[in-house]
Order: sequence, then C-alpha cells, then structure tokens
Amino acid sequence: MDEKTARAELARLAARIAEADRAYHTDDAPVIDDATYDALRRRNEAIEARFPALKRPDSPSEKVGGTIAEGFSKVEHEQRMLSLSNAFEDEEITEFVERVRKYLGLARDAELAFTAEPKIDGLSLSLRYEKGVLVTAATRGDGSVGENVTANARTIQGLPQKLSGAPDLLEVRGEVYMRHDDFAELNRTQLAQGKKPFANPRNAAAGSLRQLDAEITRARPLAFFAYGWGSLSEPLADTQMGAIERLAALGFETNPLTRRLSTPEDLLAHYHRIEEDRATLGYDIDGVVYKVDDLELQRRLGFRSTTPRWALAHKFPAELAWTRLEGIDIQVGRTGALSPVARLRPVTVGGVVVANATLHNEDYIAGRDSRGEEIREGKDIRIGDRVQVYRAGDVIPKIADVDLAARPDGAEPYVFPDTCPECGSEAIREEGDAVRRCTGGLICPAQAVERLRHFVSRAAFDIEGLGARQVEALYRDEWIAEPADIFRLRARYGSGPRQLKNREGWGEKSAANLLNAIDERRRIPLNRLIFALGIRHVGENAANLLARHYGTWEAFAQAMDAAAEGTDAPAWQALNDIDGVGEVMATSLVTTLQQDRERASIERLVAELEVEAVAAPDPGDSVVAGKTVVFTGKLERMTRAEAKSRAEALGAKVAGSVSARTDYLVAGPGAGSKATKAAELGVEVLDEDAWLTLTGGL
Ligand SMILES: NC(=O)c1ccc[n+]([C@@H]2O[C@H](COP(=O)([O-])OP(=O)(O)OC[C@H]3O[C@@H](n4cnc5c(N)ncnc54)[C@H](O)[C@@H]3O)[C@@H](O)[C@H]2O)c1
Ligand SMILES: [Zn+2]
Repeated sequence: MDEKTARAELARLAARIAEADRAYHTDDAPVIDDATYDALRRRNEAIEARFPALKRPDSPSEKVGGTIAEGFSKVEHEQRMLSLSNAFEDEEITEFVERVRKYLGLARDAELAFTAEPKIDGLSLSLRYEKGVLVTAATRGDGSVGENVTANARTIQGLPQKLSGAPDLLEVRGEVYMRHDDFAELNRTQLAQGKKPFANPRNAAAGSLRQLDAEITRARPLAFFAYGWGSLSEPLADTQMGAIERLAALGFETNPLTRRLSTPEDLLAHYHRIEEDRATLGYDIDGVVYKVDDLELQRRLGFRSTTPRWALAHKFPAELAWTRLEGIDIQVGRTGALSPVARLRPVTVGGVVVANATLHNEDYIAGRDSRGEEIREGKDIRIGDRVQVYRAGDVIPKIADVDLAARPDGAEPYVFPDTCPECGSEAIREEGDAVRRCTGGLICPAQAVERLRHFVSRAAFDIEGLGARQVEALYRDEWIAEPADIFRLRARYGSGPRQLKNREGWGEKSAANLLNAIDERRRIPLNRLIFALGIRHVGENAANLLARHYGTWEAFAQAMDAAAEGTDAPAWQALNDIDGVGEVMATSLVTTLQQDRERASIERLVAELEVEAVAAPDPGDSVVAGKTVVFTGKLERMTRAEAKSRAEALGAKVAGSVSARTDYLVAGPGAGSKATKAAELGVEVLDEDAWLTLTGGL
C-alpha cells in the first residue's frame, strides 16, 4: 500500500466508522454487525501503525462512543468516561499481565492482583451524588460530554436516590442493562402496539434510557450494575475490590461474579467459568473485564488516549454463545425434507437474540445409527444439553457444538421421527441421502404450503399482493390447493357469494388489484416457470440454463418425457450434457415430471398460462467479461458450481482467493476471512442479488 492509497483508505474508514458509531451509540440502531465494526477499527489501527504521519485529526482511534442526540442537555464529565482495550485470544491476557508488570517495574516474584468481572452489555451511566443526593445522571456521550438523563435515571428500579455514609462528592459509574425476560416482555408489547421490536437487550436498554420523555423510561424495565467511579471527594477504598464492596454497602447492585485473582491462569479460568454461565445469567454479557486491583497502581498506570492502561476487556467471540437446548421441532419443507430445528433458551449471538437454530439433519443430531454404529459427523445432541450456537452476518443460526460434560442426568438420545409430523405419511431416507423426507407429496399440507410460498416468491411468480402470508391463509381456507388455483381465483372468488374482497383484511380495491396482478403474470418467461415449480435440485440458475437450452415449454416437456425412456435415450444424454446440469438434477427433473399427480398439477397450471420462450443469450456485451471474481459464503439462489459456470460463460475469471487483482467478491451469508480480506484490500464486495443484477440475472 502506498501513501496515497493509505490516506484515502483512512478517510474512508473514518467516515464508515463515524457512520456506524452514530447509528449504534446515538440512534441505538446499528447498521452493521459488531464483528464487521471491530474489523474496520482494527484495519484503521493497522494502517495508522504503518503510516503514523497520516493519522487524521479526527481519527476513530482517538474517539470514544458517539455524539449527543438532539434534545438532551449536555453534561461535561469532570473525569472522562472511557472505553476499554479489547482482547480475544488467551495469549493476549498473558501479554497484558506482562505489560502491566513491566510498566510498573515489578519484581518477578511480586504479587499482582486483578479483579475479574462480567462485561455487561448495556450502556454506561455516570451518577453524581452530592452530599448523598443524586443530582445528575449522564450517558458517556463522546467521553467528555454526555447526555443529561437525570429524570430518566431516577425511574430505574432499585437505583439509590439517596446515600448515607457516602463521600460528599461521589460519581458512581456502571452499566444500565435489561434482563432477558424483561426484554422479551417489552418486545411483545412493542409488537402488540404495532411498533418495531428491539434487536437485542443492549439496544432496548439504550433506547429506553435515552428517551426525551422520562415517563417512557419509567415504563421500561431497566437495571443498573455499579462497577466504577468518576470524581470523588475522598477515596472509596485502597483496592478495586474494596471500592466495589463499598458501593454494594451504599446500596448499589454490584456483580456477584466479581473475583480477586492473581495469575493469568486464574483469570482465564474465571473467564471460562463466566462463559459457561453466560446463558443462565438472565442478562447479556459480552466478555470479562480485568482490572488491576491496587488503586495506587491504577493511578500509576494511568490512561492512553481512550482506554485505561490498568484494565482489559476479554471479549467472547462475537458469533458464538452457549445455551440450553429446550426441544427439537421438525419442520417439513417444500420437497418434503424433515428439518430439525433447535428450540433454545434465548441467547444473544452476533447482536441478535436467537431462540431457534438449525440442527442440519438426522445424522448431525445422532450419535449412533440404527445398527448401533457410531456416526462420524454425529454430535449426539440431546434435549436438555448445553449447546453452542453460531451466528455470523445474516446466516441462519446453527448448533455448532455440544458440551457433553454438562449433560443433565437422564437425557435420552434423540429419536428422529419416521413419520411426517404434518400429514402422518411415512418419512423415508433414500440410500446416500442425509435427509429424511415425507412421502405424502401433494397430500402433505406442509409441502403444499411451502410449494405455494415458493411459487409466489420473488424469483418465481412474484405476484404483487400475494405473499407467503396470503397464500397460507388462502390454502388454509381451501380457496387454493395448488398453483393453478391462483389463476382461478377470479373465476371462483371474483364475484358471487364468497368473494375475495369480503375476506378479512381485503377490500374492493386490494382484491381488484390482486386479481389484476395475477392476470399480469399469466404471461411468464419459461425460466421463471421452471423455477417456480419447485422441483428438487432445480434452483434459479438451473432453471435459467434449462430455459435457455430448451427455449419453449413444449420443447422442455417433450424432452423430459423422452429422457424418461432410459439412460441410453439421446434426450437423457442431451439433458446431462447441459453445462451445469448433473445426474442428480436430471433424475429429479425427469422423475418429478413423470409422476402422474405432479404432472397433472403442472399441466393444469400451464393451461392457465402463456409461457414465453427464452432465447439463448448474447455473451458479447457482458459487463463482467475479463474481470476476476471470487465467490464466498453461502449462495442462496445458485450453487457454487452454477455460479462459476455462469460467470465463466459471461467471460469472467473465477478465482479461489482474494488478492489485489480481484475485481469482485460475491459474498453470501457467512462470508468469513475472504470478506475481511476484501474489505482490507478495498475490493468491491457484492451480495448475491447485486451480482445477479450486475450480470443481468439470467
Ligand atoms: N455494530 C456497530 O455498528 C457498532 C458501532 C459502535 C460500537 N460497536 C460495538 O461497541 C463496542 C465498542 O464500544 P465501546 O467503546 O463502548 O467499548 P466496549 O463496549 O468494548 O467497552 C467499554 C464499555 O464497557 C462497559 N462495561 C461493561 N461492563 C463493564 C465493567 N464490568 N467494567 C467496566 N466497563 C464495563 C462500559 O460501558 C464501557 O464504556 C464494540 O464491541 C463494538 O463492536 C458496534
Ligand atoms: Zn407430510
């Protein structure tokens, strides 16, 4: 990196971090997740370390928090309210201890004690007591000037308004937070009142305290842990631990998991103990804070620009959390797949409260198969177990691990159902398939509903006014049973005794609009029709390939019939030869279209439509020709193989890793180090939709 790029990059980072800070601290509504935010800051620090002369006067590394929101009066902090340095790895703790010892010039055998306590995930508050009376309460703000929230703070349950035996001047500092059960209750109320729910307890606490109307704060269940202090007329104690005990004696809630410890090993052991208890605390924590216990040593260590030298926040990995598995639900998908879903004691992971997570499939849950053999990928997960939840970016949360040591007595191996929970049909697993499927086909209500939902989805028929919720309701009331019925709604329910416009939630106008929108979709391009059928293994891109190859519905249907004659039929060969179609997809296509009930349902649909032919594309004018593309993360609308062959067909080069020569990184959910690397190199990052838009979708 040269100076010019570095300067531009520092400017870009300063702007992005300031925007994220504003959203997070000032508006209580983060726009990026914490891991991404932390990566931006680390990148900023790395560049500043390499080019110290380029450090901006408004550098993010010199700043704490956000700005003051409009409407609040300001409170100047006599003692600044700072941030904490972060550590993620165990080694960083040993280094921290060594750093402190060296700074203080301690002898090898001299004892150095620390306190270790949970890092509460809320927002900090400074409470100023004069002669034992609460006079002002202020948020951290930008560290020097905070927001005056005195009236709001007075409404917090259990927060002392008067102290006896306190120093004449005492500023108590601590964290305002919201307990999990209170958070859930608040979100229920928000939803019932048609308001937006909060993403997590931290945002709820911050949004509740920082209200211009204190009566709103009063109605919100906030709590406060005291862990420090600002200005004082006389010291509280000689040690951090002593000071915390004094605050407790004065009537403040202090954290019961606070310990006084000495060696890095002891600190780490306590960290892991707290991490284990995390899910059962009833409130969110995001790490453990270590502080030098001796206050005289704290004074000697002092501060860097935004953090004390005597403290360290040892963070939990942002994407992981442990919690209890309370049950396993089985969901039935469009193709009949039975998917196990973990029902969890709610836990905040990656900034979002997670109550459900995927358990993948039967083998993943099981420890042994029906013959008693150990299953290699099996985790032996049982109801009641302590499980680890993983969530990063927008990926579906998943159960990543199980803590066998914490298994409750009497927990039984999970028995995966062999009948469909929705229709009672037999659920079978084919040889080599990890998934068990309901054999009910169209008689299975779960499959029928999922197919309808898929049919009206964005990349399929995308009928305005007919979303998943509407098709579900229409299916439930037996107005539609299959896709063809959607196109019969006008004939059946456009007039007469039972009419769409008289349904709850509908009216003259919306009903007329929907019927028109449905009619508009009678003309549909072949690729969208093929995709909309929801045939197993046939995604959006496969549907595009098939449509381009066969051109018309008639040609496609005839070819499938001909291919069904056997694997030596030329039509079967031709189908398999399409770049991007494999044997699995070909088999799925041919067998589905040969099934009487399925085929009849499809024919009824096609009879309602006017299917538009699709022409083969012109590769000449592709905007990505000659560009280098890397795919990462989970792609949802195409497989990796499809994405690759598609990009190559457009003249792009597909690479496996990100480098300075990469033009685009197409990142799906769960994109890990490649996305970070691309961000560092300034490579343009697109999500899957943006990529499809750029390349013209088809
Ligand atoms: N997603 C975003 O857009 C976004 C934006 C800004 C900040 N953030 C997140 O916020 C954090 C940075 O914010 P920060 O500067 O407040 O640092 P921080 O939250 O990492 O640490 C400092 C804070 O910890 C709190 N704290 C909790 N328990 C404590 C205890 N026992 N002792 C002492 N302090 C305790 C205090 O309020 C203190 O201000 C990062 O984790 C970052 O990911 C995210
Ligand atoms: Zn079923």
